[in-house]
Amino acid sequence: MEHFLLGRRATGALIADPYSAAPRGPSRMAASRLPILLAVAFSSLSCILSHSNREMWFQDLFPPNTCPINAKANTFYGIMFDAGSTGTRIHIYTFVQKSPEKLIELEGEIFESVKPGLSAYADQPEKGAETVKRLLDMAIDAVPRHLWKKTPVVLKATAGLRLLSEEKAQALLLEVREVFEESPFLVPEDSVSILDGSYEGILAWITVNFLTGQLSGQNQHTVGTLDLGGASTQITFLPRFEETLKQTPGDFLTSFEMFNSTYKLYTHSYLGFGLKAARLATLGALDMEAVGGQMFRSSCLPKQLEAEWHFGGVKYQYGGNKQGETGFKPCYLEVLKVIKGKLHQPDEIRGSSFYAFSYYYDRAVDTNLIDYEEGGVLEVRDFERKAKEVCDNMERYNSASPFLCMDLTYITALLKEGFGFRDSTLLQLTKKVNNIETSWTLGATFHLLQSLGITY
Ligand SMILES: Nc1ccn([C@@H]2O[C@H](COP(=O)(O)OP(=O)(O)O)[C@@H](O)[C@H]2O)c(=O)n1
Ligand SMILES: [Ca+2]
Repeated sequence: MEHFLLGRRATGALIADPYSAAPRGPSRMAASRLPILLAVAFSSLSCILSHSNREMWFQDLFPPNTCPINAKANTFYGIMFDAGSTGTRIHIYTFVQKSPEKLIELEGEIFESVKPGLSAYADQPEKGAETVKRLLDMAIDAVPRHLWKKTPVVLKATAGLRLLSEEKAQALLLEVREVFEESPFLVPEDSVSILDGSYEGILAWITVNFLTGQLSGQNQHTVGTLDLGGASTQITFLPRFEETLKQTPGDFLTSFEMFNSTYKLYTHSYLGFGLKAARLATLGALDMEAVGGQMFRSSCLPKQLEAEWHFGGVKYQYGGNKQGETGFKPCYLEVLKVIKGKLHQPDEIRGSSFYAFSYYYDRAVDTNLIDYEEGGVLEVRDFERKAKEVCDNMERYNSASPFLCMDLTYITALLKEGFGFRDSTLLQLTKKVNNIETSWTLGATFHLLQSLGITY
């Protein structure tokens, strides 16, 4: 079991000023003033993390003598790249600390993304790094010149790079590091790396539970989080029953202390179980070496379909079951083969509710289960209902992605047969909480800034 300490008592409640909704699309800019107590908690958090006696990936970033206590009016920036399997994103955060007794405020975030992700450039690392450079150029405009040298830039890659060979992944990271070194920004040690799957889950859980105010005060009702990326999926929650702890494999548990409480968190990242990786697994094409002009067919695809799909730098030919069966039933059986018996099923999650984001959110939006801006609450059975509707009427959905049936069926099977949720389990579909993305990137940025002593 992993163990680390995560902070100390923070007072007050979470306050968030509303700001205008970000426009839909790959490029969004959110400018807001958002005083957040969670920042204070994170301030303590990084200090205490650095005192953990376990060697962590961020250990070197958090000198124990940089705990920010006394501050004067100050504006500062942090640049965090999320190199995901389907895209690379830059988050440029602006923070202000007006006076020592005032809370750190998150002033705004500039967000931009490019597709495909870095892993698509596995054989052209320089070209991959160029995509990062183009995004970083935005930061040159966004950050005032006199603050360039004080503004740290960090990139963390997730499942796309985890799936590449060590050699190819390192070549990409090296090229990105060179781009950073040539930039005018502060490049901390270990600024370009692969984020461990467990921390991806933990950081997202921390972000959501801080933002929803669940980690301070007496009545704590923390929420579990479900992240469905392109190549991996994470489940993270705080077990309430001793029995769950006993039944859980040790490497699924991380222990930490916060606000005078000790939490033992259940977290796991399943590599190869992201939505896009699952498509390949369902098609029988996940083993990239096996691809060679082969046509992969599935009952989850429109009968007459024949097309090409590029993922992770590899081209796949895929199509429908021209002669054979199509529809929800055969599709569900196909998808089950990918999932059955592969995931750990903690009993206690069956009755609880979870926050779900990324592809859970996107597919729920695509099928009008929720509104893009508002999100919403669904039951697991809503995904199954939609999967049946789409798979059994594929001709009606021919303007949507040809994978819509497969994706919805996979989500249904992942939730029910994978994690073992009930049909009635509630899912809070959320892209933002208090106008902040439910992503690991903000948490990672707080860690970074405070570890470097950029906040006081
Ligand atoms: N800032 C971000 C980044 C990704 N995502 C979502 O994350 C999913 C793609 O996951 P990903 O490319 O990060 O893949 P992994 O590397 O996490 O497996 C899509 O549903 C994106 O819409 C998001 O909602 N907000
Ligand atoms: Ca992700």
